[in-house]
Amino acid sequence: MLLCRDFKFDAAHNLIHYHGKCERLHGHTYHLRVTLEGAPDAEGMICDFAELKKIVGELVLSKLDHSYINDILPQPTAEYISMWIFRALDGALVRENCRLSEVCLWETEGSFVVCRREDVKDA
Ligand SMILES: Nc1nc2c(c(=O)[nH]1)N=C([C@H](O)[C@H](O)COP(=O)(O)OP(=O)(O)OP(=O)(O)O)CN2
Ligand SMILES: [Zn+2]
Repeated sequence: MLLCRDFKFDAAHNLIHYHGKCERLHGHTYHLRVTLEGAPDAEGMICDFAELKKIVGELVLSKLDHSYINDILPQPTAEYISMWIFRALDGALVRENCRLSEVCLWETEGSFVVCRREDVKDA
């Protein structure tokens, strides 16, 4: 079974080696979906939604929200940002009954990436 929770954060970035408007400094309201895979525990939960919110807040949103993402990632494409988020969350979401499955990141309303374990070599 899959369990998902959605989040939003605002951040600025500019793409390097990119010949188009996105080489200039600009911002997005990113939409993030964190998905866990597992089975309900004795209390009937894959993971408490409140606990997931706390972990994502501490490990991801506190660093990315209202940031200049190039300070963290030199080439902050949606692909690289989603890989960074997967790595940041993976260790904190290991449970007997579940683990991180995927990170989806929308940069604009219709443009998004999906990062899975196989996309992140050292996860
Ligand atoms: N594969 C990727 N392509 C692009 C990325 C990315 O992260 N991965 N990022 C950008 C830009 O940062 C930004 O997302 C702008 O993209 P664009 O599609 O041009 O934005 P809009 O949808 O707002 O375009 P309009 O045509 O102005 O509506 C670019 N590509
Ligand atoms: Zn952009």
